[in-house]
Amino acid sequence: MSTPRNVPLRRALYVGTFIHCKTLQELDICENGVIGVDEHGKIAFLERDAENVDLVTAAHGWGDAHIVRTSSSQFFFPGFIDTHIHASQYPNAGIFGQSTLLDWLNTYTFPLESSLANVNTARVVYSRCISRTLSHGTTTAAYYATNHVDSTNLLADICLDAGQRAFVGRCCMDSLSPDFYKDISADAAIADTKSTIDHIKSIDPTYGLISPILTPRFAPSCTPPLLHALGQLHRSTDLPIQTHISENLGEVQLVRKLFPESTSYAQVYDMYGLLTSKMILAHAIHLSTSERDLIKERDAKISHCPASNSALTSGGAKVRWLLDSGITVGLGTDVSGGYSPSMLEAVRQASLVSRHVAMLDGDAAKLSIEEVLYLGTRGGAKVVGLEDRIGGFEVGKEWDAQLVGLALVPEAKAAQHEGALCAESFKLPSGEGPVDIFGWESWNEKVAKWVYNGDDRNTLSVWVKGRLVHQRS
Ligand SMILES: O=c1[nH]c(=O)c2nc[nH]c2[nH]1
Repeated sequence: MSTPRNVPLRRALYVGTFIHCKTLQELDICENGVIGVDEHGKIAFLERDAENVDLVTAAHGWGDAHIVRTSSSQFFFPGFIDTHIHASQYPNAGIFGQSTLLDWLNTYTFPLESSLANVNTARVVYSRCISRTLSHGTTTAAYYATNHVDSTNLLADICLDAGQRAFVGRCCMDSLSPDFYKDISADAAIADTKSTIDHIKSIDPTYGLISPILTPRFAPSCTPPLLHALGQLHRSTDLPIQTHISENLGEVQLVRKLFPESTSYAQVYDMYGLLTSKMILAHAIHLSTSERDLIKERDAKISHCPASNSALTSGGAKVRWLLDSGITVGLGTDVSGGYSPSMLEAVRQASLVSRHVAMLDGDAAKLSIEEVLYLGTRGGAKVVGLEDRIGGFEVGKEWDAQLVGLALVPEAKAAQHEGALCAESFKLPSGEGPVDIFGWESWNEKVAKWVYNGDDRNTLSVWVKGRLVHQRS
């Protein structure tokens, strides 16, 4: 259930517990809060310790506002920002066998992506992908489509219709790709990319919700003329860019062979004017120190994709090492190298992968719950250049949020007072989600339980720019 786009927004008051990331290390937990969201979907005011909601409503003159309240086991949390997802690969989520990147592309990925030349196929795939990511609390996504203009434009239409904030990229690939799925020339790739930019401009002229994003697939699938032309297009449009970097050792070797004049993979993108503050680099596992420093110097951003990096046995990205250098990092599901469209799963895997990295590099590599949640929200907002608009709950930001509900075990309280309970009362209620709360947990502990055990059953409602875009029935 969601609110259609043509229905004007009403002012709304969100009442109860709000949790968001204050810093990389700290959650801000606000019980008894009230957030007022105006008819443009922006946070107009935020009151802490509001014992009496009526007084708040009266003080702001918001008596007509719609009210949404949390119960004692629920909280509002910022929507997740998926900084790297291939919407076109969604039907393959979970299918990768024993493959690694380069054979995975040929065996699983190119055949599927090429099938989206058919707009009807694309409609089914993209509609389902967007419904599913919204149901997992993804309010913003940086999407790769395919190289087909019509179906890429359709992805933008569907995102706008569903109300999901999105960056939509037509995938550029004029080299080392199969004949059945390849741009015929650099000029054709640029012309088609411009068609998608024009289309998105026509459906969302201010890029208020949907923005085009330049998408060279990765250096091995782009000729120098295409990379050069994309660099020029970036300079003339100032549009963001997304690509892959240093995901797999075979890929790194291939880049060395294809671009012998470059000193590194990162330098290939730099040489063509693509390594800028608007570039999102996915994976970044096998970077040298000088590449890391170059990325930092250019203020390019990194999308860490832990589930995919494990699934395709690509490697363990050294996120602490990246963060310590001052690079901005967000998280990506990387469907379908990543097996799940859930950003909560990406958050969880970022924590677990950091523990594997710590087993090799030392304890400092471990990421805390606060840190992985930061990467999935505020970090992601910075990666996509929207840190002034989304990622946390502050006045002036847009209401991109999810209502998270945990299952409060009713018998836990009763047991303290009444002793033994009959076995009947321990039946699991249906539809409450897998995170059980016994009533003694602090909010930090409840959040940790959600991160390690939660799924989409815990995401009860989702809003983007104030509009309800998903509600669990
Ligand atoms: O994880 C990945 N998914 C892809 O589709 C891709 N293409 C190039 N490199 C890639 N890596």
